[in-house]
Amino acid sequence: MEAGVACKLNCPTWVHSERFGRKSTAPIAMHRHRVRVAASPQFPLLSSPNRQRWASFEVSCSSFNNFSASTLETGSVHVPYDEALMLKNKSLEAEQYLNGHSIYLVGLMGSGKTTVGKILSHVLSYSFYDSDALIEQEVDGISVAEIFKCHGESFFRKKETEVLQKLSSKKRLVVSTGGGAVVRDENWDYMQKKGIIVWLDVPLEALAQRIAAVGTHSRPLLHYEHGDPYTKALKRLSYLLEQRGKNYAKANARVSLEEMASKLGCRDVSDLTPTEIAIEALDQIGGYLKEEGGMAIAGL
Ligand SMILES: Nc1ncnc2c1ncn2[C@@H]1O[C@H](COP(=O)(O)OP(=O)(O)OP(=O)(O)O)[C@@H](O)[C@H]1O
Ligand SMILES: O=C(O)C1=C[C@@H](O)[C@@H](O)[C@H](O)C1
Repeated sequence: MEAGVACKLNCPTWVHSERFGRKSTAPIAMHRHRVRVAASPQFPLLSSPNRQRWASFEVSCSSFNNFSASTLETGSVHVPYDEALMLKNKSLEAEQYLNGHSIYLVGLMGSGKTTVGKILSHVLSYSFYDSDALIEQEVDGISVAEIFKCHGESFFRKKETEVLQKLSSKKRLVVSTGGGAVVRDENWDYMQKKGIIVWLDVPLEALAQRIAAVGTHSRPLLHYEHGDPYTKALKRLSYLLEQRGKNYAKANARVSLEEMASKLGCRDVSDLTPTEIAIEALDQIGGYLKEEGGMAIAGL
């Protein structure tokens, strides 16, 4: 099932669903002054110049059902109106060069693959898949943490590869991959078959903060560490980045939150909204396809 496309003006919350944890108004004031947009039929502007305007849309996470997609989870995303307009304009540009190719988001746990992926799938009218959720579905609905505990990591990795293989025959998907999907060469072959791979590169401290905010319970690789959730996450993520950094760097496009923050004049990467990150992802994908990747992708 395609990600929901209904887009309407709505209440001033910013991202809301069971899995989209953050609610904040801090970054928004800054963006109100930064973003310049044109009106579009999808996001008609309200007339009052003093009120912050919002757009909201429904997003769904798909599951396999005899190889056709069905909905696993739905949620709604609320974004500042200006950002929504900019995102829409960027996606219209992106559609010309994407030509239906899927987008695979890679990055360490907590890097925002699911949050940003759902926004991208909505705006491109692509289907959204979360590979961890698909694995859970295939293993009797038990959680990733339970799969690690009962069957071990290598069983999980095998399932991960099977899921990516299934997805690889499809176009027009946004896939949030597991943090370790980049380690196996065969996974790259599947992701690259009809897709573009985008690395969400988020500083370790920001990742540890995000993970500490929701707890380490659902992330089995963090269970090896001791200490408070922030320390556990920071330690294990530093180790994982050392191990996997070169794999992430093989992605076709990279979205660096540090570079974005410096370009946009933000003091902290936590000021960057998921919508801004989605816009940057579309920009980076465009850059890749227009320059060196265009020829390779045309041959897919
Ligand atoms: N730009 C952002 N700023 C602040 N918090 C964010 C941002 N993007 C995502 N988050 C929060 O970080 C947490 C992790 O996000 P998300 O689940 O999207 O990451 P992920 O890469 O899919 O993680 P995993 O690989 O572990 O499933 C969530 O609580 C989410 O709300
Ligand atoms: O970084 C990793 O290896 C993992 C990340 C999660 O998305 C899950 O895929 C699992 O917890 C392993």
